[in-house]
Amino acid sequence: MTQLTGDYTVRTFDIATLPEDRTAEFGEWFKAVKLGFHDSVPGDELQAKALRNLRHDRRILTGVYQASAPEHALPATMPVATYGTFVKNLNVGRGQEIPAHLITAVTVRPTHRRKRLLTRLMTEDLRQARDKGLAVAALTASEGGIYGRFGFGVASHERTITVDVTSRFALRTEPSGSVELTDPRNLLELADGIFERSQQATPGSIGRARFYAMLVSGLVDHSGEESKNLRAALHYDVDGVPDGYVAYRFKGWDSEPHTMTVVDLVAATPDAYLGLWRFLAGLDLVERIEVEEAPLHDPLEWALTDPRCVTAKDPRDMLWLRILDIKAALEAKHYPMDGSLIFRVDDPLGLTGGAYRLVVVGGTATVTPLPDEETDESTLELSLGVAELGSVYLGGVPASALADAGRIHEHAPGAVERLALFLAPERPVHCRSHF
Ligand SMILES: CC(=O)SCCNC(=O)CCNC(=O)[C@H](O)C(C)(C)COP(=O)(O)OP(=O)(O)OC[C@H]1O[C@@H](n2cnc3c(N)ncnc32)[C@H](O)[C@@H]1OP(=O)(O)O
Repeated sequence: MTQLTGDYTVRTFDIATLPEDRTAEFGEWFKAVKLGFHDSVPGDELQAKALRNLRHDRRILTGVYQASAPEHALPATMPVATYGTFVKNLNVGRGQEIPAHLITAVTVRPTHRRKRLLTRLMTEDLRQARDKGLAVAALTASEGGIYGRFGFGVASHERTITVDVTSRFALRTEPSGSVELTDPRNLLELADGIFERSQQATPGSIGRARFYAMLVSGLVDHSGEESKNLRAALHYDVDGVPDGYVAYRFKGWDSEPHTMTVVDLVAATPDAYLGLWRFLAGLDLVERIEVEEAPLHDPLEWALTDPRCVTAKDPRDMLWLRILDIKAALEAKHYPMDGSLIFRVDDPLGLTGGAYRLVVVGGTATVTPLPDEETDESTLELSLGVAELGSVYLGGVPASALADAGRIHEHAPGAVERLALFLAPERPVHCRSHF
């Protein structure tokens, strides 16, 4: 994958085609990831489950290895740095989906940190992804200070909510359709299809890793064990077709008030969403529902007669986007209005920066790179960094907030507002897939 030199070698493997006699290599790579995130050492069974899931996602795994390790140190077969990628579709608004380069499992061993291993892996990987024709890269970040330097910007947020489902809870209107309990194992077959329908209606949504189908069917929990106390329900539309599901578990009789935790709730339609909430609120012996990965703009609040049943906490960044090809990324979107904008993007990694003219006719954009001699302060209407473009690309982050923070520079009056109007999504941006 990269030309790391000196004491290190780099091995990249396509996990989907990794021969059985090299699965031990995967095991060492997986242990290194667990080490990096301070998780327990994975046993054989967990490794086998992870291998199956990652094969399904067709992940490309990279490890950085030392030539040798001193006696009693971790063996040289275990990488000192890990890096994983796979490709899933991203909804960029108005039902348009493009393949996104997803980056995950980034770790550097504590004894090897700050030697630029991540920098070298990521710089090379982003360049290769761009050369393969991928217009955007995405990740979810363990810490906020790591990825801005590589041109990633925060593009979506999430929050945790608790919902009071005592007698205060009442919906303003009755959603259509019905809800039935199901064996969670049925979600192994149904979850992906329902998610894909919800993704088509949700700007910012990213296709799901295999892990989610395993999670909601109870085959694994977050520690990799089989889940014994998971329950599930399906929402059926008026024609009897499943169009939403919720997987949930009871927090225990010690929880005060008695609380049910939503593991995953996916709905392809607003009726399915509210129908599943009506079902959850009707669970006997339960006074509160908790959802960890809830949208910032939740229709539930607006559907309740008392919106204060919903208490939100811990709003946080979720999806980080890195534009790899400005022309391809902007031309992939459909636009709510016609017009034009001349802007410059500064890209510290030199992948896609420069000046461009965006012209939208009939909702379709043409983006033309402009030669330097044609662009100066008098012709440019706007300038911004590639991380800032990643933040505003989906329309989930206000361009005016970035301008007020001194991160987008307006050279012609109204240009920031025009950028925001061009990129505005048809519905609130929300990514409910961690990876
Ligand atoms: C997509 C994901 O997988 S998110 C998960 C990321 N991984 C983790 O959080 C696991 C624990 N942390 C680690 O494994 C490592 O510390 C990593 C991967 C975050 C960084 O790896 P390193 O090889 O040490 O990074 P590298 O040496 O290339 O640092 C590059 C720059 O980023 C900075 N940097 C690195 N990590 C951080 C951080 N956590 N916070 C702020 N700045 C950071 C470095 O100071 C350096 O800055 P400089 O260019 O100004 O000198």
